[in-house]
Amino acid sequence: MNVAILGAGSVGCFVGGAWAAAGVAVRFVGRPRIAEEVAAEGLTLTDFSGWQARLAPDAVDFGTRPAALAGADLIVLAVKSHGTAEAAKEIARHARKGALVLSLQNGVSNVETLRAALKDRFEVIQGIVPFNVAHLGHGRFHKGVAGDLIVQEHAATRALAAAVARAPEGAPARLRLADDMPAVAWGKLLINLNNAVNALSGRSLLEQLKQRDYRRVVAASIVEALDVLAAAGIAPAQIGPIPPKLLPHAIAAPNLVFNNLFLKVQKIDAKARSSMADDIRAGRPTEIDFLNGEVVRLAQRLKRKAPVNAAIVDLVKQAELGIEHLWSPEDLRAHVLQGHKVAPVFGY
Ligand SMILES: NC(=O)C1=CN([C@@H]2O[C@H](COP(=O)(O)OP(=O)(O)OC[C@H]3O[C@@H](n4cnc5c(N)ncnc54)[C@H](OP(=O)(O)O)[C@@H]3O)[C@@H](O)[C@H]2O)C=CC1
Ligand SMILES: CC(C)(CO)C(=O)C(=O)O
Repeated sequence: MNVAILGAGSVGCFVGGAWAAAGVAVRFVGRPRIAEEVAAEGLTLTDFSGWQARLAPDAVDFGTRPAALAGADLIVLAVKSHGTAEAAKEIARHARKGALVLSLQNGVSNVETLRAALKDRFEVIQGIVPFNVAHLGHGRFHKGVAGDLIVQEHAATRALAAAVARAPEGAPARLRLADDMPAVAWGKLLINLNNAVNALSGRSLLEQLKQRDYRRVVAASIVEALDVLAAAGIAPAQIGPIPPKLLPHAIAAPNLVFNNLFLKVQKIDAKARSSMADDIRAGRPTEIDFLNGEVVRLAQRLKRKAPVNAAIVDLVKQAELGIEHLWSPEDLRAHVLQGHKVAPVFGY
């Protein structure tokens, strides 16, 4: 199987690199700045456990033109959500009719955008990346959080999963197959409600998660999302060790419990930050409209309100403009939670 990664950045280089190290034929399509880095240094992939794989520059097939999609059987989309429509046009123009498109993006609406744009010419399936990847420069991509990819069950993903599982070099980008991807994607979106708080904190994931006031804000945004999802008849799947309904309570638990139980079970290393924190730091637009913004839009469609998520969307939009973008735990809790219906459960 020939795999093309369209949007070879943090996720694309790590996942595609680990698959290539496992013997899968992978072609990367990305921007010139990453192409130059990889041409000079190759790819070095590492993870929290000390695992490491190295691909020399001449072992990495990295192009910058979408015409490189032509030979692919499977196109893995790893651009940020605001790049999906443009990427879909490139797939439509250059890919072989019948190629399978797998979105590994966060959010729930990218597959809909792709399906609408690619109609019956391409089959589009979804996957999620439950771990963080940090781009450390010099062609190095680091997985800082434990977890396996979860992707739609399909003959092609079954074959890819088997190929990756056979080679220990691919272990950190192993695939688990699922047949309820919309529910899985909503389950992942609940976890991604932490992205914004992480970005607004300016801290690593580990340092942010150790602070209960930050977690209270995340917990309140999840409670609100769960309410809206229940009203819409959507049952999010469990991602990780905690069922969705218990997630807010686990997250808002006292530091003694959270820091000694959850943070010991879930491997998160000091390098991990949310992808939204990367965007804010790099001065790029974030995916806030596709995460907390998705909850706000669903609430509006149901003639309900989602004030906690709406407040977080506003803060991230301000941060995108460079306005007061770092919040202490206490200030964020006070600003977002004071006076809201869900707040008493979480300390206001
Ligand atoms: N990073 C992480 O830890 C995680 C990320 N995710 C999700 O994965 C997706 C990708 O995130 P991430 O890897 O962090 O993003 P990155 O920005 O690191 O990588 C995407 C890359 O694709 C490039 N790109 C955009 N459009 C095109 C195009 N049409 N052709 C070629 N290259 C293109 C971007 O360039 P440019 O910036 O110039 O547009 C960028 O270099 C997102 O939906 C994110 O939410 C999920 C879990 C973890
Ligand atoms: C893995 C996780 C949840 C880490 O925050 C993520 O999806 C992201 O950074 O976008």
